[in-house]
Amino acid sequence: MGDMEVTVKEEARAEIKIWNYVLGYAKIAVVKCAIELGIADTIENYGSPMPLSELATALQCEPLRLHRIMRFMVHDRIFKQEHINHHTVGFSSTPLSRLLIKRGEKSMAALILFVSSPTWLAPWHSLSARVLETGNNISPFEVANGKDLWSYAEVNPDFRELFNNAMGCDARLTVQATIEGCPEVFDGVESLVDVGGGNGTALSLLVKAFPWIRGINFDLPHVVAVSAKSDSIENVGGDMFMSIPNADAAFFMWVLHDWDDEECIKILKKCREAIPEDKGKVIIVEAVLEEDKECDELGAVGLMLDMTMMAITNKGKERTLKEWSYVLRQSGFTRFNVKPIRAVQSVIEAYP
Ligand SMILES: C[S@@+](CC[C@H](N)C(=O)[O-])C[C@H]1O[C@@H](n2cnc3c(N)ncnc32)[C@H](O)[C@@H]1O
Repeated sequence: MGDMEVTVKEEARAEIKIWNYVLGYAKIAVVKCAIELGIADTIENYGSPMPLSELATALQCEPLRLHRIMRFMVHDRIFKQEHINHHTVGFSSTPLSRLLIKRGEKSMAALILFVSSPTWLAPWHSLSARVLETGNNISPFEVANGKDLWSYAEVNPDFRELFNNAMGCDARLTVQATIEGCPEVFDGVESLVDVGGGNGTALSLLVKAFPWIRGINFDLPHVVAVSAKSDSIENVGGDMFMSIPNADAAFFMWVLHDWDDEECIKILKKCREAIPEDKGKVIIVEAVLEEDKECDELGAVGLMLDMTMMAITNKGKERTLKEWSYVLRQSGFTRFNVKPIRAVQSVIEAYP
């Protein structure tokens, strides 16, 4: 292929790519619309390819507008379109559409409703200001919403519910993957403190799968005040920078990425004080970024997560294996192993 031909192809690709940036917001808007209308739920419950007319009647939608939404989603392979007879086509579920069912076993709906909320989207407008400034003083989330994420959630119950539901929906899938992918991590663990455990979803699944574990759900006082109560789990309110309740092992899921290295080291040193010297350990469920290189689609998801940390938190970031190793060693954890369990998440098991 001549140089000229390569340039023409690259330019054509660039033009398509730029239009994807110009209109990329449409994808999340359509998926949000589909969740709010309950499209995936209705098509799944129908049980066979569902004609547009029946879908429109069931959802009480204007058929021509619904048709345009469905055309978009069929094109994006969220639903399949199949012939029912010579004249009629119907829509069927796919593994992707099942992730949008509101109460589905593998639902990601709450997470999508959360990240598409105006409060979560607003900070992205000041990402460039964030890159220009040198300090770590105020996050784009705070610039846009007047408070940092945790303080905002404390005084805005609707946002807090959206946030907790989103975390809970991800926790169900990630914990299931952890239980299936590396159950041996919980062998011999008699007590487990979930640090930043939120509404307790993760811990309740862990104690159900490993009934010998006594669980402590530890989070900020206003969070545990509304966490689920159960016989095998004690809810404890506090600040992980001050002290962490004693247990055989400390569990962190999507917590340490909210903080910079110095803060993570402070938290992990508090963990060292909370766990036994001999058999204690920490179990961290987080993304492990690929080292600097051209990454695939999965690696790109990790980088999007890293951008999210920059837009939302004060100092948070995603880490490569080298960066995790630094944070762990500085906190007194000298041995560790890593196991990927699900799309972007890995389990890091670390010992003093
Ligand atoms: C991203 S959420 C993760 C929740 C849960 N681990 C999950 O994955 O579903 C981070 C959690 O850290 C908690 N948190 C923030 N600052 C904290 C602190 N100083 N002490 C204890 N928990 C804190 C938040 O309230 C929140 O529940």
